[in-house]
Amino acid sequence: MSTPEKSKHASWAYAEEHRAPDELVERAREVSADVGTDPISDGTAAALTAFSAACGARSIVAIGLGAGLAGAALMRGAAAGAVLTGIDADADCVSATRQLLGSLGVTPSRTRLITGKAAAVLPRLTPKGYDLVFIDAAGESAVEYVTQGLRLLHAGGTLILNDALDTDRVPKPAVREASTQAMRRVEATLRDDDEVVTAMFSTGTGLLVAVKR
Ligand SMILES: C[S@@+](CC[C@H](N)C(=O)[O-])C[C@H]1O[C@@H](n2cnc3c(N)ncnc32)[C@H](O)[C@@H]1O
Repeated sequence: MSTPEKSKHASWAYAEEHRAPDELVERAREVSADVGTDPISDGTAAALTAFSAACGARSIVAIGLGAGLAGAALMRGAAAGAVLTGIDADADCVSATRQLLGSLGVTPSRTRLITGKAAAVLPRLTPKGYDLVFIDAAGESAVEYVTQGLRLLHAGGTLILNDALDTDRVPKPAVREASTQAMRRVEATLRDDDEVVTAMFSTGTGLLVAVKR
């Protein structure tokens, strides 16, 4: 008989494979290896498409593009004519994302892809100008990016922080890595903030979702 831990892991793995095989996702994985970034999981991609559709997102910010899988997943669920503002410090990632979005049929007029460090770019974006902010470059900077992300959202907007469980380290009290501590701080801060409604999902390596009241 399987242990509860094994059953739980099997359920997580089953949920990750919920979506049918997808050519775009496969291509994004190959390009991710080429540009040297870790792509989001299949379950995370599916969740992003569903969240984007649920909020009828028309204006989206994605921080940390990699090969563009999250951007593509968000745009798949977004409202017709939605615009994606994407930020990545690496020009190769910006270029890979542009190509992936192009193959999805997202025209250049619907993207604003910026090569630069998030800390420098985020303060220049319009406050309360966006429906959805996705963060996937946080690490130790999680608190700063989440603060900026909430500034960019209008009331009712959705913030999604990827890797919110810091590759399964957040639940282990003995782990005191800077990135793990940062994710714990963000979770506690958002949970205690009356201005947002939050939920933590174990999808992928953890998705922390906060909806601004
Ligand atoms: C884990 S990858 C993102 C994966 C991607 N979201 C996807 O859909 O598969 C992290 C990305 O963040 C970018 N990055 C790291 N530090 C950054 C920073 N300070 N500002 C902007 N981008 C950064 C990296 O270049 C990399 O492309």
